[in-house]
Amino acid sequence: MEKVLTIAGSDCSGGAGIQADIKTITVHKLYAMSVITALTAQNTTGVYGVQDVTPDFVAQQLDCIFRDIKPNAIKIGMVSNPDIIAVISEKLQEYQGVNIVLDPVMVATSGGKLLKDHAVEVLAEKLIPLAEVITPNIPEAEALCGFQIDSLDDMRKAAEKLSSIAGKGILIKGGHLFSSADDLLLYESKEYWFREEKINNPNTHGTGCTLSSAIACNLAKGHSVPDSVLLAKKYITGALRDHFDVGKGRGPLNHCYAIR
Ligand SMILES: Nc1ncnc2c1ncn2[C@@H]1O[C@H](COP(=O)(O)OP(=O)(O)OP(=O)(O)O)[C@@H](O)[C@H]1O
Ligand SMILES: Cc1ncc(COP(=O)(O)O)c(N)n1
Repeated sequence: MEKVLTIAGSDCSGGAGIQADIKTITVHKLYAMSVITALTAQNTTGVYGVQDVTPDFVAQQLDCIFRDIKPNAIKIGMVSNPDIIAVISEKLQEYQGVNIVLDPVMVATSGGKLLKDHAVEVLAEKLIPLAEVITPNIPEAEALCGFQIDSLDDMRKAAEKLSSIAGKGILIKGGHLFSSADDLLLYESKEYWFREEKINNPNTHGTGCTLSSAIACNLAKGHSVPDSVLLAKKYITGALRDHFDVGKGRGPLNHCYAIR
């Protein structure tokens, strides 16, 4: 069985972060491992507290995993601060991590900050170049590119700009901006559009985490990058169509839809 590692923050309410990733990996029938970068106290209504793990302890978790069980793919989510980013970058290079999918998580759906402002540059310098695919949403792509994205053409320009710092693939997710939910992958200088109609569902907590970990699962199974994104897009669209409704705010996805 292929093994997938998620390096991310914990969401105690189970909708995003490590918990969403482990659910996704398990539903893909793969073996899930986790390195926790931060504990968050959050639910569907907001993020009420963040407790970062020390960089040394992040390093210790990575050492334990790589010295024992080598992951076939790695998903990176919330990394919180520059020191944590630096240690993840060092360890992934030391252990030659493969099939890295980086979701540059900055702000939660509910509005809470999950990455320190001054950490964006460090993320761009130390982690983005290591990734097989990065998966920014529109606001994250804007923060990384330094210009506003209002159209499909702007998404294209952003992907091209990011290709100068990214290792390989750039997937810009259109979920935040348009009446449609079109995502653009730029991979090996080729454009791939993944088009879906926007589902009328306010419960999108954890969609980014789920999409990126599903991509990592598909890479671990040996699919190409474009095929991995296509399959992950189908998974997220199915989960959104299920219209699961849990909690008082922006609710999470129902991963069990895929195993009914
Ligand atoms: N209402 C929707 N209908 C269909 N697909 C959607 C909808 N909202 C988001 N998506 C899709 O879900 C995936 C995640 O996109 P989104 O832009 O929401 O990322 P994100 O902001 O990182 O997610 P999160 O809400 O976890 O922060 C993308 O494939 C996007 O197109
Ligand atoms: C620990 C953690 N990681 C990531 C997210 C982003 O997910 P969302 O934007 O759907 O809230 C989150 N809320 N919490």
